[in-house]
Amino acid sequence: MVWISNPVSRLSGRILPPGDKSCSHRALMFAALASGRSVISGLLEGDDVLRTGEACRALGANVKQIAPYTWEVIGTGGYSQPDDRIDFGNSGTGSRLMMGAMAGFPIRVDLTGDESLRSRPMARVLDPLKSMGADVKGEDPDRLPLTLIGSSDLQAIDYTPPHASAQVKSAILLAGLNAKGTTIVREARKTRDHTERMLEGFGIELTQEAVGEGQNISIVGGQSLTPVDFTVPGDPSSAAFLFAAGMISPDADVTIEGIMTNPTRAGLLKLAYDMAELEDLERHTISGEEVVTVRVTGSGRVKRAIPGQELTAAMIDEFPIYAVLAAFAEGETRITGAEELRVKESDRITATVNMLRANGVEADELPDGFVIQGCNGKVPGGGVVDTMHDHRIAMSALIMGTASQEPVGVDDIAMIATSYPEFFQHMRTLGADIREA
Ligand SMILES: O=C(O)C1=C[C@@H](OP(=O)(O)O)[C@@H](O)[C@H](O)C1
Ligand SMILES: C=C(OP(=O)(O)O)C(=O)O
Repeated sequence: MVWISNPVSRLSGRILPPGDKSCSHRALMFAALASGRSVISGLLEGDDVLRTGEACRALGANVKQIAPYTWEVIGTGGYSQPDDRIDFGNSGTGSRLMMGAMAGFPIRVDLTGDESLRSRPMARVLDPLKSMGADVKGEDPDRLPLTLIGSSDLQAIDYTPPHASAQVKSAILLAGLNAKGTTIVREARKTRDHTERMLEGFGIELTQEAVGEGQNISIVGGQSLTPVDFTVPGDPSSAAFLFAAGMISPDADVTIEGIMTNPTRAGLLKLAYDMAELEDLERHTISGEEVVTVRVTGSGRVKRAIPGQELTAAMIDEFPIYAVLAAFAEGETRITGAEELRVKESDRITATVNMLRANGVEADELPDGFVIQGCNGKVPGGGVVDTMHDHRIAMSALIMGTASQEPVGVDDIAMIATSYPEFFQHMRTLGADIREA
């Protein structure tokens, strides 16, 4: 079913983006590991997170919604044998982190996901878990479906992940919680640090030592989590679609409230201040994270700004919408060092380049990035984008259509509900014209 985003002359309004997806997953998982009652407010109620909630329920926790966006979790202090196979849907974060968390319990769990998740690499998490003492059975040791066999006799590990991946780091730290000895993860470049921050919030002691642009994290096994009440800060990855829409609009007055500014996440927001008219209105703290309210005004002129390698991890999920901004800017944008984009919900290098090409923008793939020729405000549009069932490609294309010369279509919108179920409502509030063709 094709959906079309028609160009509009003005976008205005004030939006509170949904709760952060990474924090929402972790809040449920950690609360389920604690003994007792946690209340999570501002939870993202996207499909990815709801599946993590179902997985926690299957593993023995009592998980229920007690008000809109507010969930109660009664954890049992560990995970117990589920009756059925656990299906993580589209979610890399849910599946990979839960594998790590499950590995330290004597349970045997069949795991699967949707077609996209079944095509994503899992050995990056399973190999270190196996060397800690977990076992894995399956046709392909690098792909779901598979069976994870946990152990109450896990051994700590000292591990340097070969990829910049918060999911790998987190899975090992969560396994380390139930391993004998001190688990150390050495990151060459620091990735999003929600696991570290939130584990501390749940009463876990860990140490973080900065090493160059990276860090070493150590966690002593055998610690227990304490239940907490946690409010999820606003998702900078969802907010990026809103501020990008304001940045390319010919007449914008868009305010986005409560965007988490955690430096391991705010790569695109940091660049955006150099690319367009963004003004900070207010800052406060939610659950230990600073959040900012940002107002975007202007007439759609986007200046080119190229992220250094130090920002790659901090905007890894924002490259598709960043590519849209680069298409509206002037001159060439060349991105390298972002090979992880190839193993997301789609191959986001191919999907992003195809999205732009289908709409008259000159773009080329690189093995680890892309090159885009900016259109100086005049993106032709007029194409239908193959979203490759990727939520972030679908939202990026629809945002592009709000300010291109001709409408932009997408072949599918269903996946948007995995991370941002309120996207259409929020875009309509701002004045976008997105409809079924
Ligand atoms: O830990 C997390 O919450 C996430 C880590 C990132 O994945 P990688 O660890 O594969 O880079 C990111 O792309 C994903 O959306 C969420
Ligand atoms: C990569 C993403 O998520 P995940 O890895 O959790 O599927 C994303 O939301 O862009």
